Amino acid sequence: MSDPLVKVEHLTRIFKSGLIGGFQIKAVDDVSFNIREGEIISLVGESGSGKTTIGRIILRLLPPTSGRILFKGEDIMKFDKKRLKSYYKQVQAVFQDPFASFNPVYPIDRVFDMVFDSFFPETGRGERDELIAKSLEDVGLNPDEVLGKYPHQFSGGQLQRILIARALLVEPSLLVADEAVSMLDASTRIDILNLLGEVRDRLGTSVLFVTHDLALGYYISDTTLIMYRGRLVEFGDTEKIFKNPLHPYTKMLLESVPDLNVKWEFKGEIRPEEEERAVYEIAGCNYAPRCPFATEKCWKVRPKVIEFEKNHWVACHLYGGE
Ligand SMILES: Nc1ncnc2c1ncn2[C@@H]1O[C@H](COP(=O)(O)OP(=O)(O)OP(=O)(O)O)[C@@H](O)[C@H]1O
Repeated sequence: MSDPLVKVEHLTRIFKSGLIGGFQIKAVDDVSFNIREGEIISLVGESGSGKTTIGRIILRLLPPTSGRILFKGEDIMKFDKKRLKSYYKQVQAVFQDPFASFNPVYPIDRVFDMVFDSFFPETGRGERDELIAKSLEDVGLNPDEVLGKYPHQFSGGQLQRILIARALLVEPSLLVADEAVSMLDASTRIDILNLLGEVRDRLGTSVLFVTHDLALGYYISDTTLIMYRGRLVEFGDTEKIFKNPLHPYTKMLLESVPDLNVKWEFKGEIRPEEEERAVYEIAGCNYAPRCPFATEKCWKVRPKVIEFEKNHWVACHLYGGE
């Protein structure tokens, strides 16, 4: 098997918080995984689990506290300015709020020209126009109906397509899509997910799809990573995780996917902030305070990651791994 495109090795990121940085949050805590070429991988977890932090470190928008990220075997933190520029030709991002990525006073065309100015300044107007038109067509948009117009003339879904078209201009090896469909309505969401799938099939682009929505992760990805409070609790083949969830947190997440036949009922789940913070100080499993199966060992000893079956890993004492 060929080497992975990206190797995330023992990644940890600590943020200082509170008065004069008195409290530390391990937003990402010893996380390791690979992204293979052409793979769509979902990073799933509730708010604050560390997903965006991992995406930002991969995009080199944030340094890790420890651990490293290898891209095609090279440590991305060691890239100099020139190498970093070529890295951004290969690694592109699409974020949650498409409106925030455009300057409302300029026509849409500007976001494409900025890509050319940064990466291919020598490309002339004629060739630029041809490439822009092709990449808009690739995402299902008619260039004549897009170019020359202003951001406010488009819907969120159309703007997100335009941003994907922009990312595709450089034919990236990896697209980091951080909550890229969260602000869209349900049918537009599926259109954009299908588009990401097509991009992978056509260009062989790997996609890191960051989401809090388990169902979207299932729909799009080959591999799923489940995060809880900075740690990977379960990961592997998407089908295996959804058909045979192992970790109590994954099971709880799957059970909490809303069912059309069930009405909402308050179950007293809102926890005080002190309790939230205390989670970061547990020596064992972060999930112990919420886990119905937690034993003394779960509070004291951090569970190791074990391969429960082929391509299906879990970090939970219920499955051994001493
Ligand atoms: N710059 C920062 N300074 C201090 N704490 C931070 C910073 N960025 C993130 N955090 C904290 O790190 C933890 C993980 O945040 P992160 O944004 O990575 O989570 P997430 O899973 O992406 O959440 P969401 O889905 O809400 O975006 C959170 O507790 C967050 O408050």
